[in-house]
Amino acid sequence: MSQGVLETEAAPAARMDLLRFATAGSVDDGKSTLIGRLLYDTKTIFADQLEAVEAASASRGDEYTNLALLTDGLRAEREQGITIDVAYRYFATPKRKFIIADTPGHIQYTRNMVTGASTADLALILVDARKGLVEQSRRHAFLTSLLRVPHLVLCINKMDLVDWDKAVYDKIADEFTSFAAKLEIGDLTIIPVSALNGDNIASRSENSPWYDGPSLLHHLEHVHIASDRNLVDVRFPVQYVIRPQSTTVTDYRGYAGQVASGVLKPGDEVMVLPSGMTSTIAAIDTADGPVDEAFPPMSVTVRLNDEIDISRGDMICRPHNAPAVAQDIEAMVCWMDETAPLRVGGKYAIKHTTRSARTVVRGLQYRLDVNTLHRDEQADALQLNEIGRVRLRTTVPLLADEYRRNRTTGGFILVDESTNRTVGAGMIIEAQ
Ligand SMILES: Nc1nc2c(ncn2[C@@H]2O[C@H](COP(=O)(O)OP(=O)(O)OP(=O)(O)O)[C@@H](O)[C@H]2O)c(=O)[nH]1
Repeated sequence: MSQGVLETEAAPAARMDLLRFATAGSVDDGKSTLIGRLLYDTKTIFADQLEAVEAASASRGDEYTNLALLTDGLRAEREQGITIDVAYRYFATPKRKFIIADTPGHIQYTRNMVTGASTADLALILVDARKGLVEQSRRHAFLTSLLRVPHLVLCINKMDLVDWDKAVYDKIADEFTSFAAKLEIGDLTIIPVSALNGDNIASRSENSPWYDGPSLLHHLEHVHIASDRNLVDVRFPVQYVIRPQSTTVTDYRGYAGQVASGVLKPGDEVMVLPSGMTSTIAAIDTADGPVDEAFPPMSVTVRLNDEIDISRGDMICRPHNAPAVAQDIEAMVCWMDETAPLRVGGKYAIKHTTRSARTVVRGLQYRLDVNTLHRDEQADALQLNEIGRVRLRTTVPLLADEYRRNRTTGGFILVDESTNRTVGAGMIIEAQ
C-alpha cells in the first residue's frame, strides 16, 4: 500500500459515523427483545410507543415491559400490505448512527439473511444460553463469512436463565470459536447478555464479573469499520451521463454515480472500461459543490479533461488497476425464487453495479449444504434458499472483481425477465 493511500484513509475515517448491522437468530432466541432493548436504552422509542407497549404487556400479564412487542409492532406496521423480507430500523447515539437489518418471520430464510447482510458492516448472531449452538447458528456464521461481513458478534442471550454461569458461556464460546476458525471470519466478539433485563446491552452488568469485554452497545459504537472500506482500487460505475443541453449556455458533461471503492481526485489519470480510453479527472462535483476527493459511499459527478464516449454501465478506474472485463463468471449463488429452481441452461437478466446484461447458466459445479459445508457435486438444481457454485456466461462483458476483494463490484443479482423478480444473489469467485 502506497503512502498516498495511507494518507487518504484518514479522511474517510473521520467522517464515518454510520454502522449497518444485520441480526440473525432462531425463533425465540430473543432477537425482538434485544432490538427493543437497544432502541429503549438509546431512547429511540417515543413515549407514546412505550406506553402502548407497557399497556399491551400488562394486558398479556407479562411481568416485565415486553420489549419484543415494540419490535414486533414496528415490524407489523412495516409489513402492512407488502411482502417485506427485511425490516430496517434506525437508531443513534452521540457516537454513531445505526441501521439494523432485521429479518422477520419465524423461519430465518437464507434469502432474508443474504438480503439483510449483504451490505452490513457487522452481523449479530443470537443464541439462547440454555440451548447453545443450533444448526441455524452455524448457518448464520457461514453466511456471514460467505457475504464477507467484516465483523461478527455472537450474543449469548438469556444468561439470567442459566444463573450467569461462566461455564455455560465458556462452552458455547469455545464451540463457536472453533467453528468460526474454519470460516473466514475477520473479527469475532462474544458477549454474554440478558436482552430482557438489559445486562451487557447498554452497559456492563454486575451479573457477569467474570466477563471483561465490552457491552454490546459499546462494541457497536467503537468497532473499527473505516478500514473495512476498499480505498485502494478505484471503481466508479457510471450511473448517468449528464450531457450538454442545447437549452443551456454551458456545455457541462459529467458522469454521475456512487464511488464503489478507491479514492478519486482531480488530476488523477483514469481509464474508462470497457473502451480502455484514458483521460484525467478535471473536477468532482457534488450537490454541495466541488470536492477535492471522492471515496465510498459518496455520490458524485466526475468530469474528465477529454471527451470520451461513456455510457451508463461503464466503469471509471485507474489504468494500472482495472477490474476484469469478463463474460465468463464463476460465482456462489444463493437462490431466492420459490416458484422455479436455478437450472443449467436457465436464462436470466443479470444486474451488476450499474450494468445490466443477460446471462445463461453454463454449469452448476456443486450445491453447498450450509449446515455441514458438504459439497454435493451431483446436484442439478438450486431450490429456494440453496447455495451453489455456478458458471455463467453473459451477453456483454461485466466489469467485475472478486467478491472477496470488492463487495460492490463482486456482487450481482439475477432477475427473472418475465416477472422482474430477483431470483438470485451472487458473489463472484472468478471473472474472465
Ligand atoms: N429470561 C429471559 N427471557 C428472554 C430474554 N430475551 C428474550 N426473552 C424471552 O424469550 C421469548 C422470545 O423472545 P423474542 O424477542 O420474542 O424472540 P425472537 O427471537 O425475536 O423471536 P421471533 O423474532 O418472533 O422469531 C420472549 O418471551 C422473551 O421475553 C432474556 O434475556 N432472558
